[in-house]
Order: sequence, then C-alpha cells, then structure tokens
Amino acid sequence: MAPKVLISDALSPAAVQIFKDRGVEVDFQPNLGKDKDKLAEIIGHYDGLAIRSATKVTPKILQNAKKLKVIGRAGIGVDNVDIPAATAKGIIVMNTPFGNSITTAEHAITLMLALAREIPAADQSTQAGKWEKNRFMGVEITGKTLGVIGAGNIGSIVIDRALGLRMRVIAYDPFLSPERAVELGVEKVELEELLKRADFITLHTPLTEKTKNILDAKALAMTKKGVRIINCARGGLVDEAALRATLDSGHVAGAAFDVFSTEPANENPLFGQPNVICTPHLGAATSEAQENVALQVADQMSDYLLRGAISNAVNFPSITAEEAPRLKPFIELAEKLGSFAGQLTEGDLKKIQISYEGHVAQMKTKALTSAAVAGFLRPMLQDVNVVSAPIVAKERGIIVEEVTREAAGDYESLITVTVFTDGVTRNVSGTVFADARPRIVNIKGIRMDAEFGHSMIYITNLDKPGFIGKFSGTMGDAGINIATFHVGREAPGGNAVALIEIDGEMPPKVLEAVRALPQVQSAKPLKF
Ligand SMILES: NC(=O)C1=CN([C@@H]2O[C@H](COP(=O)(O)OP(=O)(O)OC[C@H]3O[C@@H](n4cnc5c(N)ncnc54)[C@H](O)[C@@H]3O)[C@@H](O)[C@H]2O)C=CC1
Ligand SMILES: O=C(O)CCC(=O)C(=O)O
Repeated sequence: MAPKVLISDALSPAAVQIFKDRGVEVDFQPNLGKDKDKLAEIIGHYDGLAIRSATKVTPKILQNAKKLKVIGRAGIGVDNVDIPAATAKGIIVMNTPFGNSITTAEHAITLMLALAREIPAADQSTQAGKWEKNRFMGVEITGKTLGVIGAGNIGSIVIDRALGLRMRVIAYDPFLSPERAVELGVEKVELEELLKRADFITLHTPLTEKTKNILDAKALAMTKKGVRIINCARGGLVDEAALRATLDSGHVAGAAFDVFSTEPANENPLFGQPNVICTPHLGAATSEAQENVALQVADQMSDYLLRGAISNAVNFPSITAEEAPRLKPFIELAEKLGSFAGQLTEGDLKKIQISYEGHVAQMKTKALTSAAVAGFLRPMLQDVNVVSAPIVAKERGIIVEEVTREAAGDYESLITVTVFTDGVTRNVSGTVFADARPRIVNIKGIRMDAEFGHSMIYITNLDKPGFIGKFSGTMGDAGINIATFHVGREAPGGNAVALIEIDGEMPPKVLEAVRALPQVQSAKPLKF
C-alpha cells in the first residue's frame, strides 16, 4: 500500500506533484496546521507530515501519530517540532537546510537598506501626498561596519553580499573556524567587540538556550550609539522590551524585525515606532525559495518512505538511497546482535561496545550502532527504537563505544557487540553473507554459524557425550519441534554453547527440565 502524507501548511503545490509522481498518496490541507485539535484527530492516518512554520508538532499531536514515520520541514528552523518527543517515537525529523538561505539573506540585506534610508516611512509619507524631502535623512552603508551574529549558511551569504556592498564585516560565532573566517573575508570577533564596533547588527543563529536574548538590555547597552538592528532569524534572540527602551532613548537608531517572540505577532513592543520596520516572518517568502524547499522536502520524504534513504534528518544520520539497501541487512544484524546481548544481560550495565571490522566499517556505523543499542535496550524498555536509542542510552548513563577496523579478518564484514556489566564481559559477533541473511558466527569466543530464528534457546553446557540426545528427547517428549540446532565449543570436552530454534514457545516446565540436564550450565529462551 502506498504511504500517505499530509501537507498541513502552505507549501508550494510543487510538493503535491512530486509526492504523486513518486507514488506517495498526498492530502494537501494548507490551513490545517493552525487547527491543533483537527490535526490531532486525523494525524493517525498518515505516514508522513510535511510542514512549514504554522504547524506546531506538539507531544499531544505525536501521541496520536500512530503510523507517522517522518516529519518534513520545508524550511530550516525545526523549533515548531518537539524533537525529543518525535525521536522517542522513532519519527525522523528532516529539514531543507539550504533551500531558502539565499532568500532569507536577501531579506536581511533588504531590511538593512530599508532601515538605512527609512524606505517604508518615506513611502507612506510620499503616497500620503506630503513630499517631506527634508524629513528623511538616511545613512550610507558603504564603509560602515556590519556585525553578523551567527555565520552559518545564511550568515555567510549575508557576509558575502555585505562585502559586495563595500561594508566592513565582523562576525561573532563560536563555531566559526579562523580558516573559514579567512575564506569568507570576515573578521572574527568576540560578541562584546562586535557590539561596540558595529553600525548595523544582523542576527543569524537558531534560538537555543545560549542564544535566547543574546541581545538583552546589558548587551544593547554595550552597542554603539546609532546602531541599527536586524533580526531575520528567530523571535526571542533580542529582548523586545529592552530594545524598545533603547529605541525610545535614541541609543538605537532603528530596528528591522521579521521574527517575533510570539507569532503570529498581533501586538508587540516594537510595533508603532517610527524607526522600526516589521515584516510577518517573510524571510523565506520568495517563489524561488518556496519552490526549492517544497520540492526538496517532498523528495526527501518520498526517499525515506519508499526507499529508506535519510537526508537532512536532525535526529538520525544520513543514509543515501544507494546505501539503504546495502545497509538494511546490517541494520537487522546489529539490532539482533544487540537484542541477543540484551536478553542475556543481567546485573549493572556499564558499557556497550560495538565493533565493526572489514567492509561494514566503511558503512554508516552510527546508524548501525543506534540499531544495536535499540536491540539491546528493547528487552528492558519496550518503547525504544533505532532513532531514540542513543538518547535513551545516554539518559540512563550507559556508555556506548564504537570501534572500527577497516581490515577484514576471517569474515568480509563482522559486527561484534560486547557488553560490560559488573564483573562480566559478554560478546557476540555476526555477519551477513551474500544471501543478505544475518547470522551469529561467534559467541564468547566460540565459533558457530546460526541464523536468527523467531523463538530460540541459548544453552551453555559442557562438551560431554549425551547432551544432544537428552535435549532432543526432552523436547520431543514435550511435543516441541526443533527447527535448527547449532553447537560450538571452546575445545573438546570444554565449554560449549548451543543455539536452537524451536517452533512455538518454550513452556516454563520444559525449560526447567532442560536446565536440569546433567551437561547443561544455563538455558535461556530468546525471541527475535
Ligand atoms: N525569517 C525566516 O523566514 C527564516 C529564518 N531562518 C532562521 O535563520 C537561522 C539561521 O539559519 P542558518 O544560517 O541556515 O543556520 P546554520 O545552522 O547554518 O547557522 C547558524 C549559525 O549560528 C551559529 N551559532 C550557534 N550558536 C551561536 C551562538 N551562541 N552565538 C553565535 N553564533 C551561534 C552556529 O555556529 C551557526 O554557524 C535559523 O534560526 C533559521 O531558523 C531560516 C530561514 C528563514
Ligand atoms: O516557512 C517559512 O515561511 C519560514 C521559514 C523559516 O523560518 C525557516 O526556514 O526556518
């Protein structure tokens, strides 16, 4: 059955066509996102949700999203999606990180020029028939200093355009490397210096705990008198009330805001001021940008729903459409090896190590590790999934270690899951042969070759005559059919292991009888 996607915001209709062409069923309801209750009522029918910024994906909506696999944001900021709640449900959240960057940078430059020359006020006065030629005295931007806070995708484009306008550009971004600053032609400075030197300040960071109110009353007080401030990134980066006070005092000469701490912004401390320009979150609003993000999000979501390919996910590593089919059996193997280790683990867990040898070491090991950890945790925590596993492990203080060795050993590819608990270290290794079926090839250093069955029994025993006969007899007497039987041993007469697949469940009484057999040290039923 074709996957079904809901578009709940005003995306370009180009997205609808892409979904249809790719074989994805699509419902286009551009105003639905504003109606939270309706969205919560119908979200359960969809595999994918495509949004812009009007739809708020809250835990309540996610609670009802029983089938949802992917949320696609046609744009950059995903602050309207509860990422931890989506992650906990195994829902991939993806955005389109570049599609509207140029357009948004152009909006910031437009607002800066409009501020410098008071274009909106001059327009209003002229069209009112006032011809106030002496009222509007602007400032030149050539040679002025622009301070860019956040030099990522959009900030970098703003820097480029501002240099083209012959401005001096300085940037504050803790993650901007000196090499990148040289490449961009920008002087990297600390925030305080930027505040003191800039004639114009433009913000291009996401809204985080660190950036919230990055321009608060204290920071604004450090700015140069006559500074003009532009915010095309996120409401909340500037303390609006504090900015209003500095505008009123005349310290700040003007402000141009596209984004507000509450949106839609029907009222705001900045509204109604003569030296303030406001737009209703139009940063990304050009036909080019909207077409870009709509096409990209529809393609990315279709790729995921139809082929398992992941790009631009904010909560999972990327997997290309070419990689996805090659990775799939290894994801299954990692998850099953993790599950095997998880079902056998008792005692205080310290660390899980997942090692990759040979070919598999060159694959997306982060995705494989997530799968192994999910498999490991699932016997203890039913709700964990491949997307949420790393976070769940971290929350529980479990150390997850990844080791890769590209040189192949006995197998072309080998994954080993090692679990460290108080005093016990247990490992299990597996591989995938050409038939794409995951198998266990080593348990605790003992070689074997067993496929995973739905219902299995894992036995540790002493390699002494009679075990197989006695075990088979016990199972036969109980009417349980043995599907496959694999054994391995350290050395003749030494420690041995057996992995047996049975049809159906293992009744507790029969398990007791198996445990009572003279050669058996332990017996544990496993489910895969
Ligand atoms: N007005 C609108 O319609 C639009 C707004 N945006 C917003 O623009 C913002 C920037 O987008 P991109 O450039 O694509 O993001 P990006 O991730 O490429 O760049 C963000 C930059 O901020 C920097 N940063 C993070 N914390 C910082 C801090 N404490 N101080 C200084 N810099 C810090 C990062 O190092 C990074 O270089 C996002 O919040 C996005 O949502 C994006 C598109 C349209
Ligand atoms: O979709 C929009 O209009 C808003 C764009 C935006 O804010 C973003 O991409 O972060």
